[in-house]
Formats: sequence, structure tokens, C-alpha cells
Amino acid sequence: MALRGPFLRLLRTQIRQSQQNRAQSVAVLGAPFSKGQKRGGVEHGPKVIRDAGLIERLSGLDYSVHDFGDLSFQHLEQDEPYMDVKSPRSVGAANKKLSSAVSRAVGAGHTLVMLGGDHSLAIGSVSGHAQQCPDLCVIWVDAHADINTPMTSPSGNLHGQPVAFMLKELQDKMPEIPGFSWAKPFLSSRDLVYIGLRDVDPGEHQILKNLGIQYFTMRDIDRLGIQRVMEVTFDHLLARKQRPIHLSFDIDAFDPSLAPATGTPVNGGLTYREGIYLTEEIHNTGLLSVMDLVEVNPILGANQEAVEATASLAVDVVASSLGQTREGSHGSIDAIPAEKSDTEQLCL
Ligand SMILES: NC(=[NH2+])NCCC[C@H](N)C(=O)O
Repeated sequence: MALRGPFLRLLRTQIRQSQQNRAQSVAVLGAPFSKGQKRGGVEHGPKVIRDAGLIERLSGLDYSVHDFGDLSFQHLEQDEPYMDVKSPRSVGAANKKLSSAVSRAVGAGHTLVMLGGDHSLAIGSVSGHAQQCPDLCVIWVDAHADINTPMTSPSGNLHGQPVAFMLKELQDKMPEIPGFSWAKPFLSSRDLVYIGLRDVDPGEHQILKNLGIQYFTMRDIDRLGIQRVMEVTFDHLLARKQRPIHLSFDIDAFDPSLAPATGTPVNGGLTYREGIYLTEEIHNTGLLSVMDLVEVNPILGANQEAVEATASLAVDVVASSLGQTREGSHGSIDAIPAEKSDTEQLCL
């Protein structure tokens, strides 16, 4: 949905004038981290996504691309579970580091792409983004809601719990977990929309309903179509005010036939076009400020082909979130030319 209104037009004109000769800057940051779940391999996500040609693809889109490389995370010898929560100190420390890095990158004016790693990393990514852009909204594309609290989690894995750390409304449901004293909730449940859900735990369902969170399951996408889903998403998040978007994209939102190399695949996911349309629409808002691409696990692909297919899909998702279209060699034949670079100003 295109954004309209005289105010936004004026703001965009001013921004365009001030940035006329400067290509928009995209930064890529890898977070090779896997302790939010039990399966090894997801820490290689940043490498396989880069190997699939991410940087070249983004450079071809007329951005000035800054690859910040990978963060390095400390290995903690002593990290006993707390309640049933696994590796709390490692996950807490990794996210603290990621949060500062994301905050710095956004503060420096980059649109940021964070490559995971498992989805627990969204705690750091979204909170670092929110430090710079307190009025941000979140679009969470995933088979799972990742909103378990330590009490509702069936697995104890923190990659199934990141949203619970963010939401102000869940503050009194969250115990003090070692490693997370730095993490304060910052997001209101009305500023979050889920797309692609199809594996939601009973406790999560309760939370979604109690808080009245806007979500679209795969069944909703079947019924409404992805175009309507995106319209309602933008109405919900942007109608009152235009603000920066944080897109947190778990590759397992796609059907496992397209993205087999991931830790918790669930049948009946997004088609290629649904996933790409969704990201094209996000790009067309001109408001994408940070995105996460998580849960690509090359060790879990049945063979090299499966790994390459998953990684190359991840590249397509990032590129299309940043404006690549496939309908013509010089861009979409019908897309409205997207406006770039207004999110940093809107953060202020
Ligand atoms: N980011 C993910 N792949 N999350 C999967 C979570 C699965 C399950 N709901 C759990 O809490 O453990």
C-alpha cells in the first residue's frame, strides 16, 4: 500500500533534497549464534547467506553496501539452565552485544540487515533498533509466534521466546533471567503484527488472544490473500503514524519444500510469491529500517542442493525487502518507484 498524505509527501521531498547525491546506505551484520536452541549449525547462517551472493545482489541495487562482518560471541563455560530456560547467560550476553551494534549502525544512518543465527537474536536486534527509533513497529514473519514466556515454553529454548522479552504487557509474566538484566521491555503489543503462523503453542495462543495481538495465520492468508493481509498489516501499524519498520523474518515462514535447511520446519508455509510479495510491499512503504533474516541452518539440509536453495531464498527475501523486483531486468513493470531513506529521519 502506498503511503499518502501531504505531510508525508513534504517530508519525503525534504529528505530527497537533502540526500540527492548520496546513495542509501545498507549495512549487513552477521550474528553467528545458535544457543537459543539446541541444534548446531544455525551459527553458519551468515556465511552461507553471504556465499549465496547477498552482498553482490545488494550492491547491484544501487546501495552503498557496508558489510560489517560477523560479531563474535564469547563462549561461556558455566551456563546452567534457569528454570527450564537453556543457556540464558550466553543468549543474554550475545543479545546485549547485538543490541549495541544494531543501535550504533542505525544511529549512523544505515538501513541494517542482521543475519542470524537463531531467532533469539531478535531480542538484541529489535531492542537496539528501538534505542534509536522508540516509535518503531515490528512485522514478524514466521511459522511460530516465539512469544513463550519461560513458564509457557514447552522446550526451554529462547528462540521460542524473544517477543516475550520485548512486550511491555508481559513484563509481570517474565521472571528475572540471568544474563538479561540489561533487557527492558520496550514494545506495545499493538505495534506488532505476525504473518505466516501455523505452529503456536497453547500458552502462546492465550497470550496472543489476551493481548489482542494482530496476527495472520497461514489459514488467514489462504482466505484473505497476501495482498489483503499486507493492507490490513499496514493499516494496523501505519495508519495513525508513519514510523520505522523492523522486519523480523524467520526463513521457516516459507514452506519446507522451499526452505528445508532450518531447525523447526512446519508444513504448509508461504509460497515463494507470497513471501516475496510481502517483502516488496514492505519495501514500497519506504519505511524499512532494520530487518533480521534468521534460522538458516546449513547442517540440517539433506544435501548441498537443499542448503543452497534455502540460502538463495534468504538472499531473495533480503534483496526484495530492499527493492529488488523480478518482473523486468530494470525493475518492476508496475511497481511505484520506491522512496528510499526516510526512516532515519522518522526515527527522531
Ligand atoms: N524461532 C523458532 N524457530 N522458534 C521455534 C519455537 C518452537 C516452539 N514454539 C518453542 O517454543 O520451542
